[in-house]
This record gives sequence, C-alpha cells and structure tokens, in this order.
Amino acid sequence: MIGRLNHVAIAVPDLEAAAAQYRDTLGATVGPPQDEPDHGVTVVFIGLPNTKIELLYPLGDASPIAGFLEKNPAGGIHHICYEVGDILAARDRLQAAGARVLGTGEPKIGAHGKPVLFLHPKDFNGTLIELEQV
Ligand SMILES: CC[C@H](C(=O)O)C(=O)SCCNC(=O)CCNC(=O)[C@H](O)C(C)(C)COP(=O)(O)OP(=O)(O)OC[C@H]1O[C@@H](n2cnc3c(N)ncnc32)[C@H](O)[C@@H]1OP(=O)(O)O
Ligand SMILES: [Co+2]
Repeated sequence: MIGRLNHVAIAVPDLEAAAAQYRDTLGATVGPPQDEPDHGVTVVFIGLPNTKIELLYPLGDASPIAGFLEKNPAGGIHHICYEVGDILAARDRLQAAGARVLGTGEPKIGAHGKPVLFLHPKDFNGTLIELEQV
C-alpha cells in the first residue's frame, strides 16, 4: 500500500533561518515559502535527489504544529509522508485495522495539490504519518 517517501517534515522556530541554512550551509535547492491556511502552516520545500524536506512554520493562531514547537522549541522532525495510489482505499484499510485517521477522516488538499491524510503518531511508533495520493 505505501509507496515512495514523498517528504520528511521538520518544524522550525525560524523559517527564514532554516531555509537559509539549507540553501547556504547545506547547498540544497530551496523553494519559496508557501502559506497553507487550510493546514495552519507555512511550508518551504527543499528538493533532494531522492525525496524532499518540508520545513514547517505555524500560520495563524490555531496551527496544529504550535504544540509541537512548544514542546520542541529548537524544532524537530514532525512527520513523514508516504505516497499511496488510492487514499480512500488506504484510509478504509487503516481504519479497519484500528488506526486513527486524524481530522474528519476526509482527505484535504495538501501542499502539492494532492489529497492528504494524517495518522495518529501514537498508533505508529510515535511517528506522525502523512499519506499523499499521487
Ligand atoms: C500543507 C500540508 C502539508 C503537506 O505536506 O501537504 C503538511 O504536512 S501540513 C502539517 C501540519 N498538519 C498536521 O500535522 C495535521 C495532523 N496533526 C495533528 O492533528 C496534530 O498535530 C496531532 C493530533 C498529531 C498532535 O496534536 P497536538 O500537538 O495538539 O498534541 P497532542 O497533545 O494532542 O498529542 C498527542 C500525543 O502525540 C504526541 N505528538 C504530537 N505531535 C507529534 C508528532 N508530530 N510526532 C510524534 N508525536 C507527536 C504528543 O507528544 C502527545 O504525546 P504524549 O505522550 O501524550 O505527550
Ligand atoms: Co507534510
């Protein structure tokens, strides 16, 4: 069911500083900031040969990553995103297996314009998982 690793997301306390570090210190290809109000974050994507890094910064006063940054003020790995071919079939299979799908259970459109869902970290070894339909 899960396929390629689409991205690894890092929540950061300073988006510009983190983007500059990846661009200037690590020599990576860094995209522009993208506000994603429907998700409560601003994201910056860093292109790598085999996957992407997604830098996350809270947007608005109800950001789902605010709590994470309070607990991890220096930032930290926030989630990993796997690709799936059929996100509704994946959701149904996961729910049938007892996994918690976050939010309403209906996919939202993510930063790549594709449907995404999130699975509760406590069900997957303390790791927040995002699924993106490709
Ligand atoms: C533009 C879209 C973009 C894309 O790629 O397309 C994105 O990726 S958007 C990313 C931001 N959106 C989300 O993360 C949505 C899903 N996340 C959530 O619904 C919340 O963050 C949630 C429910 C995972 C955590 O909520 P909260 O921070 O309020 O903390 P809780 O106290 O409810 O957490 C319960 C429990 O889980 C632990 N936790 C929280 N976040 C993480 C995490 N990222 N990784 C691992 N564990 C996490 C938290 O510490 C609590 O554990 P406990 O032992 O009970 O203290
Ligand atoms: Co993501």
